[in-house]
Amino acid sequence: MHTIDAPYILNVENLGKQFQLHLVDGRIITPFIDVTFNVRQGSLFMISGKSGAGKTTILKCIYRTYLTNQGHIWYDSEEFGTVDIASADENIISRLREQELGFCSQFLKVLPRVPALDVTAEPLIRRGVPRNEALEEASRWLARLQIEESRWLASPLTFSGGEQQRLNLARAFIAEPRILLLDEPTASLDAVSKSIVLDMIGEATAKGVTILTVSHDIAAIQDLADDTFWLEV
Ligand SMILES: Nc1ncnc2c1ncn2[C@@H]1O[C@H](COP(=O)(O)OP(=O)(O)OP(=O)(O)O)[C@@H](O)[C@H]1O
Repeated sequence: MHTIDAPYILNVENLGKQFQLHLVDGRIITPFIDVTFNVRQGSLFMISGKSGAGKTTILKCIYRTYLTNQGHIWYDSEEFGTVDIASADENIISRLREQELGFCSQFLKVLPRVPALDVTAEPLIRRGVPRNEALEEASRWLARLQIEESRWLASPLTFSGGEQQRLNLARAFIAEPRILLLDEPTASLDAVSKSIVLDMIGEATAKGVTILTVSHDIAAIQDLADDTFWLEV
């Protein structure tokens, strides 16, 4: 509970999201409406709720993978001051993703034939870190997450589910974003990997990184979490 006096960095206000199923019958699905919560800088903020309640959708709205239908996502950006992610210009969103916002999915999405080491280093290279330095840092994260060195030059598309998840985590943490969105960070991990990831989460928040996470592994995450938001169906 080290963040009790920290300022709010994210204010989600009356957020609502609908999906229209164009390929089915055009029907509208409304996972949630009027979601409001505030997140303190440097905290671990957990979003819980039943399967299908819209937890991942909230993370994707904050990363602006999805546009929202209602409400605001006020973010206190280092570069731009207060920004409403729900309505900000695409250029601002691209810049925030490059410099301040990170998203770690449960699923791997990479180009074929790019080695794991390069995939991991890419967020740093995009930010202008020299390639050699970025690759060195990437090798440190892959080693920490116990990805065998013999696999570093292979495409992560050949990795097992757990290896892919660890690579996603390496790629997310290497960038040290101000806000890190973690979707089920421990879902396919064994006990050793899980404890490494929980340590990484604790270290990042201690350095001031704000982490929002969705997890069904309530026992593991809730002990560390500063706040939990329960999304009702
Ligand atoms: N791109 C999409 N198009 C249509 N419906 C979607 C889309 N993404 C999510 N949904 C629907 O929105 C609802 C919420 O999905 P979401 O993945 O956010 O739930 P969740 O709470 O994270 O679930 P789980 O705990 O099972 O991962 C679900 O009914 C889902 O089918």
